[in-house]
Amino acid sequence: MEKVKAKKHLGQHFLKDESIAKAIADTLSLKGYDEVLEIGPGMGVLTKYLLDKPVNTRVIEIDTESVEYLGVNYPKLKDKIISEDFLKYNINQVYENKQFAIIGNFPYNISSQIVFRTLEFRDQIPEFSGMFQKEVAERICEKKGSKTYGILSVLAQAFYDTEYLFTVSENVFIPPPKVKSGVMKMTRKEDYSLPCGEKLFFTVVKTAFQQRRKTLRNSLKTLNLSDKLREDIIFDKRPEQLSVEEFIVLTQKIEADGVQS
Ligand SMILES: C[S@@+](CC[C@H](N)C(=O)[O-])C[C@H]1O[C@@H](n2cnc3c(N)ncnc32)[C@H](O)[C@@H]1O
Repeated sequence: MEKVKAKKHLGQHFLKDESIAKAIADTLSLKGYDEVLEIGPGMGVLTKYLLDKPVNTRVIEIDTESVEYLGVNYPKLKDKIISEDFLKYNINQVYENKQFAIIGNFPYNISSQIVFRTLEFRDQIPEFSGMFQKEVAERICEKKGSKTYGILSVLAQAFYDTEYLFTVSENVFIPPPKVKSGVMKMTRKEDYSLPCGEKLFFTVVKTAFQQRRKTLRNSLKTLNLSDKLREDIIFDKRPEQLSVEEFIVLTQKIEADGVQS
């Protein structure tokens, strides 16, 4: 069968360097789960290495041409190809109450949404690793004080330990993307329950970073905080100056002030 033609609107940049595909597959610890879901397998360059591992590998792919290609070229994937949009698919159709890892050379146009969806299903996802646009991979792993530290960093790191692993040149893809790529890994924390209201925590983080140059006293005005609470020195800070733990403390203070969500 002919190779799949790259479709820009699906973020298709096919990896041609086998050693990088293998290195990405090897980022998985294979501990605490025996199921792996690859998002966006394309023509299967990474899938091939996953199929060698002692886990049950499934793939989810939006592009029907790629799905057809995989079906013809990877008999081992029989009945394990989910021909769906990862962002819309209810993964419990396959993984009800099961633990599984996510891996991929992810489509860059929906990278943040992939991370947010993973956070939504975090009770079932102990490990997540793969390739993003370099900036996004860095952002997920960034600590406070950096310009790229933001919503994605705080929310991912509230539940996962994140690690930037290595950078990948644009020349190892067909067609080459305009930017470099980065491989990162997230490992769910042993205790990943939040000691504050989760909905409020998400609201506080998102609202604070929407106006990242302002102090929290100004950016969090819309949460109708009491004047007394607003005198707290934590509100003198800007969001990039707060660690994940400090965002949790901030949420606890807001909760104690009577704001529910
Ligand atoms: C960067 S390419 C990587 C392809 C292949 N894994 C490789 O390394 O060569 C991203 C893949 O994600 C697929 N994709 C894009 N959006 C998707 C979605 N919402 N759900 C599932 N797959 C998607 C694309 O069709 C494409 O195959």
